[in-house]
Parts: sequence; structure tokens; C-alpha cells
Amino acid sequence: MNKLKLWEEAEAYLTQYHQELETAFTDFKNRCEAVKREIDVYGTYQHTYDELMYGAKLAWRNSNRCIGRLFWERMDVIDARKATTNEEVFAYLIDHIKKATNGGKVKPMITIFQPEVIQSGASPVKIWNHQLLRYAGYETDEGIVGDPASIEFTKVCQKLGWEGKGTHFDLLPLVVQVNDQPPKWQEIPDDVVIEVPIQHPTIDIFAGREVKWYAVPIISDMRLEIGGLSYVASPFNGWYMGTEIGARNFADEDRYNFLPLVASQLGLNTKHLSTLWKDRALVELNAAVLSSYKKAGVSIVDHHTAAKQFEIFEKQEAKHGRSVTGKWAWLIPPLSPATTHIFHKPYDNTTKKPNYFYQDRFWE
Ligand code: HEM
Ligand SMILES: N=C(Nc1cccc(CNC[C@@H]2CCCN2)c1)c1cccs1
Repeated sequence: MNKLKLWEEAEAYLTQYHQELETAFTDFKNRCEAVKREIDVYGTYQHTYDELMYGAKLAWRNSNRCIGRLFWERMDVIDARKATTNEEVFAYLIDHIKKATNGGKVKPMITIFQPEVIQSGASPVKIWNHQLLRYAGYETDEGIVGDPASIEFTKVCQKLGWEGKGTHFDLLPLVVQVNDQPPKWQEIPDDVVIEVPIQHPTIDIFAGREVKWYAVPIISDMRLEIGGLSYVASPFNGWYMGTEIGARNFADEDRYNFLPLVASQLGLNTKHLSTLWKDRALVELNAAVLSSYKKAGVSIVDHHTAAKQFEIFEKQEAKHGRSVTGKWAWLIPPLSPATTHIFHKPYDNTTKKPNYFYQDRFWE
């Protein structure tokens, strides 16, 4: 990005920042002058902590695929821009897992490392994980063990020297890279992770198998763009919506594929699709996920409540004269979508900035 483009992006963000926070006009003008000069001299600029914090929250508010945006203003923002070594990065990541887990009362949080260097496009800190907590996947002679979605990344970790136990629920190591040196990996200490045993309240739906899932989803491979600056390592978490686990991670045929087992434990006739055995199994599986998290005292939201919260978000935004953008196909939940208001209306999928974006995998 050249200096002029960067200034245009910076000015657009500073304008929104000062307008929404209703700061004094002179403060806005002085800040613009300072940033303009900084870009002119250094080819880049530094956000103040407040600009960084508000930008991360706006990026969440602008995330078209997110149903959880009602709480966009309530997020802890950790400034990790001074971290430069692998050890410092690992420490921030483990601290993030600990603080966000908060004993089960999950706190939305983001940890923001140094931005990409505008001139060279180099990124000083890279996180190779898709999520800080995720289970390994292995291809074995007896078939796939663990999470099929992790098979490729698990091989990368094994090439780096990591060895998993080979169970269906092996937490992958953290893999980070600084200044394009070779990546380093580190196991996550057991005591900072909460995992939830998944059981149905009344039926043995997994036929005695130990099934669990981790408490906190922490996305660590997206790029946070604020005012022209790209924070390529900015892991963020919320809490889970039950269907993510019960209707996708456990139900997809190319994930844990538990529906046939659950249906058979429910005594359903799986010979004909028309018996709706998949639908009955899905409901019991999702009920089991929600009741298990609740029993464990770990935050989770059901898809009906989440849709109601999103409706309040839409009304709140309208009251502030702001348009809500969204991606319909992602906002509707994968279970009983038409029972939510979202299904019955269109959404404008325009991309506003600041926002979170996909970026190329650092390990391919
Ligand atoms: C607080 C509770 C939250 C809930 C219940 C929630 C729920 C969800 C769900 C269900 C999805 C769809 C995920 C999928 O289908 O794979 C999603 C997507 C997304 N959420 Fe949220 N969210 C929450 C907080 C956050 C926070 C704190 C951020 C960032 C600061 C965020 C940013 C996003 C983004 C960027 C996506 C799209 C991801 C992609 O395109 O792969 N969400 N959210
Ligand atoms: N509840 C959450 N779920 C979530 C949010 C964003 C992205 C993801 C992972 N999405 C990718 C998966 C894999 C393909 C389709 N879904 C999960 C949150 C994760 C981080 C903050 S909220």
C-alpha cells in the first residue's frame, strides 16, 4: 500500500473514530496532522491504544458473518505490539487462553500483535494455528482419528517435531513465527484449558465413548485491518453458539460424523432418510451440547437466543442511524434456521472497514 492510500484509509478511520466518540474537533484535527506527518516521514503510523481498541470493536461490529455482534462494545483488548520474541508471543497467547476462559465465564477478548510493515509487507509475528485451541487429526490404517479438519496442520506440527498421543481429542500445540525465522511450537499447559465432557442428560448417545470439546473458540488466523494497518496476528474469542459444535463439528460427515452413532443409540430407524433420523439425532446432540456446557458452568448460547440477541443488535444499530450489513447464509444457524427472524429477511453483504479478513495460510 502506498503512502497516499494509507493516508486515505487512516483519515477515513480517524474521521469515524472521532465522530462516533464525539471528541473535540481540534483533537481530531491535531491527530490528523500528526498521523499525516508520521506517514510522510516513516511511511506508516502507530495507533494509540484507544484507536486500536475502538478499531477492534468496530471490526467486530462490521463482521457480516457474525450473529454475536450485540456485544460488540464489550471486548477486552490486549495490546501486545511490543512482543518481538517467540517466548513473549507464547506468553501472551497462554495468557489470552487463561483470561478469556475466566473459569468458564468466557470473556470476549482480542490480543493484538505488531502490524504488518507497510513498506515491505513483512509481518513480524505470525500465528500458524487456525484456532489457539483445536484438536489434532490423524490418518491411520484403521481410518481417521481426531478432527479431520486438522489433518493437514497436524502433519505440519509433526514435521516440526510435535508428537500427539493419537486420541480423538489431542490439543494441538501453539505454532508461532517471528521475523520470518523458522516457526517454533509449544504445548499449551493443561491447567489453562477447560474442556467440557459432552453427555446427553438422559441417554447414552455416544455408547460409552468419552466425547468432549474445548470451552473457548479463539480464532487466530484472521487479519484485523484498521485505518490501513494490517494486524495479521490478532487472536480473538467469544463464546460458542451450541450449533457450531452440535450441528457442525460433531455432525458434519467430514468432521466427527457422530449422527449415525447417536441415531442408533436413540433406537432410530436409519435405513430410510424419510424417517428424519438425522434431524432427530441432531436435536438430541445439540441439546446434549447445551446442557453439558451449562452443567460445566461454561458460557454458551443456543441459536434461538443468539438470533434474538442479533435482532436487538439490529434495532440498536438502527436507533444509532447505522445500517447493519450481514451475510445471510452465515447468519442463519445450521439447525432450524427458519425458526429465526434472520431466515425471513435479506441482508446487505457490503464489506465495511475496520474488519476481520481471511489471509493466506502461513504454513502452506
Ligand atoms: C461473544 C460471542 C460470540 C458469538 C456467540 C459469535 C458467534 C459466531 C458464529 C456462530 C459465527 C459463525 C462461525 C462459523 O459458522 O464457523 C461467527 C462468525 C464470526 N464472528 Fe462471531 N461470535 C461472537 C463473538 C465474536 C467476536 C468477539 C469477534 C471478533 C472480535 C467475532 C468475529 C466473527 C467473525 C470475523 C466471524 C466470521 C468468521 C469467518 O468468516 O470464518 N465474533 N460468530
Ligand atoms: N463462536 C465463535 N465461532 C466462530 C467465529 C468465527 C469463526 C469460526 C470458525 N469458522 C470456520 C469454521 C470452519 C469452516 C466453517 N466454520 C468460529 C467465535 C470464535 C471467535 C470469536 S466468536
